[in-house]
Amino acid sequence: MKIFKYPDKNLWPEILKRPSKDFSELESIVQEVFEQIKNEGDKALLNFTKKFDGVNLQEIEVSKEEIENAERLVSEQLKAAIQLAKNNIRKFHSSQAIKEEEIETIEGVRCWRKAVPIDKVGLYIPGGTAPLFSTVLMLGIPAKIAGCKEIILCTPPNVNGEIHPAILYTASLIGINKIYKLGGTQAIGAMHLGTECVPKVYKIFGPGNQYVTAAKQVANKFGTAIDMPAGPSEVLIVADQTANPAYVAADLLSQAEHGADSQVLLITYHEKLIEEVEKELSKQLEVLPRRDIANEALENSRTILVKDQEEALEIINEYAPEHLIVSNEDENFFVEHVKNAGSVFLGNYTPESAGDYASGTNHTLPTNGFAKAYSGVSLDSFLKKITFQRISEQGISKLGPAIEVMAEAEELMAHKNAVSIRLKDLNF
Ligand SMILES: NC(=O)c1ccc[n+]([C@@H]2O[C@H](COP(=O)([O-])OP(=O)(O)OC[C@H]3O[C@@H](n4cnc5c(N)ncnc54)[C@H](O)[C@@H]3O)[C@@H](O)[C@H]2O)c1
Ligand SMILES: N[C@H](CO)Cc1c[nH]c[nH+]1
Ligand SMILES: [Zn+2]
Repeated sequence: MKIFKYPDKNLWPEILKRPSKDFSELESIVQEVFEQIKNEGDKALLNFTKKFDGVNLQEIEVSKEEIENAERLVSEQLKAAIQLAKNNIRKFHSSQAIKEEEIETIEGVRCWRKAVPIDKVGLYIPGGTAPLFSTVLMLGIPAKIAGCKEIILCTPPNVNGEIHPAILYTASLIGINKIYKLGGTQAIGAMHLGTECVPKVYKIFGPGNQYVTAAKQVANKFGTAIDMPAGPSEVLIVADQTANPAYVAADLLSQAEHGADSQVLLITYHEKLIEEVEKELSKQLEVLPRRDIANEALENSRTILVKDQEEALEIINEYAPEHLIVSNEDENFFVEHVKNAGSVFLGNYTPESAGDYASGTNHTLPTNGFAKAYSGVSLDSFLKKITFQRISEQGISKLGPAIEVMAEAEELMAHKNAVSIRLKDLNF
């Protein structure tokens, strides 16, 4: 990790740059893929799967037999862990169902909102370099709680044209059976446009690499809703003398191993920690199976020595990390003042992996600075809120004159008349 000691504030933008590809380059690749899917449907999906995933698929949709077989291929130990995670994620997301009150804004004018599930949703489960079956829980559980009617799932096949059994098992466990062997841009294009085999959806969810994320952004530009840009994983750790260097290094590596384009940051005002963490990183890296990926990610990563926690906070809010870990004596300072972060992990015994798998919070989170404006996936992501209102005779007599004045001022006389006609009938 590159080390910066007390960098001048005008250097922050350069230091805090993400290692992402140029969006316009990605966008033109995506548009080409989408164009072919629009013209050739499933045929294009098969061609792109051959090109990008190196496999000649016979069928795009996963068969019933494949789903049934998967159950036998997952160990009882893993099934029990998935069940525990499922319970916690369900508990946390169910608690997000809040019924809003009906409000009387003025006498006779009643307004309320009703949450309605999005009928057709598409879930993307990453599988390029690791089979992220935990993402099935993170997206499928809130979709089910919300009551979405049609839930489809896309995930890339391996070179033998298979999907990892844990992905199939988890999907089936939560009642998702429409599964397609599609990854990357072609998966997002299929759910955005619809083909002979893959139904078009109203909203696309899920994390993925830069191709997946750019494809979701392009789909969004052309009319399909998305959860948020949830690209290459990142973590920022703010740590002082109370942090354990071995834990800090382990947490940094946990996100670095996701992909070469991941980025991890350590911010500290305790200079001694830097060397201790560096030592731990080298030690722990040695035994990691994905050390080459993690090593590359560490090249894009930074350690920044700052003067105090106020300066650390400024960097955090500027960077807007996907994950923020606080290993700091005065934890409350960050709890109170953090404005931009996807998900926050407090204390020495709260590894970020807990949120990735099993504590209950959602791991589909905004990256690349999008935490400045977006939240992570929650139950709300799968719902729309419709507003309702009912106005009584008394209500329109009270509200009507103000509407008439405003409509006239906007020079919209038909608007005014829709009120006047009623007020006249009421002899008002
Ligand atoms: N932000 C979040 O909430 C979150 C959560 C989990 C994972 N992630 C991220 O998801 C990503 C998973 O990435 P992955 O690659 O392992 O799996 P992936 O499923 O996202 O992507 C694999 C697909 O990428 C496509 N692809 C690969 N190289 C390509 C190229 N040169 N041109 C066009 N398409 C190409 C292929 O079609 C392949 O199927 C990681 O970056 C990880 O950090 C983010
Ligand atoms: N850390 C990822 C989100 O950036 C989620 C994940 C899934 N499995 C392991 N990790
Ligand atoms: Zn992770």
